[in-house]
Amino acid sequence: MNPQTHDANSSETAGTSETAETTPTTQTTQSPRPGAQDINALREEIDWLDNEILRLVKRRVEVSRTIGEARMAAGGTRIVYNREMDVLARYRDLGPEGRQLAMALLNLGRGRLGR
Ligand SMILES: C=C(O[C@@H]1C=C(C(=O)O)C=C[C@H]1O)C(=O)O
Repeated sequence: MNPQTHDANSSETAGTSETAETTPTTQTTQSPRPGAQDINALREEIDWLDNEILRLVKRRVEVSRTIGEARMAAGGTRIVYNREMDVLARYRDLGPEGRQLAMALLNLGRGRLGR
């Protein structure tokens, strides 16, 4: 059977050696083994990504502080909980570390007021 046309509901060849040989089940779990050149290129990508993340985090802090200052100047609250719940939900995919990341972003936006 051609795995590209495999019907997930079909069990006609399930468990046969043909299925074991043609279905790429191990490839998705095997870790790739990049060579030294690949590692250099991947490290360059990480450096670039960190730069971008830092740039975006700094912009986020700026925007968040601008909103907070405007709201407080108008007599509003420092924190808007339902908005913060939405931010936490966005990072839920990442598990406990996602929550820490979201909390760090929220705290950065509060600046000294949040400490
Ligand atoms: C930026 C705002 O102010 C605060 C900061 C938030 C944030 O950094 O995401 C979210 C809610 C508010 O507590 C806002 O109200 O949108």
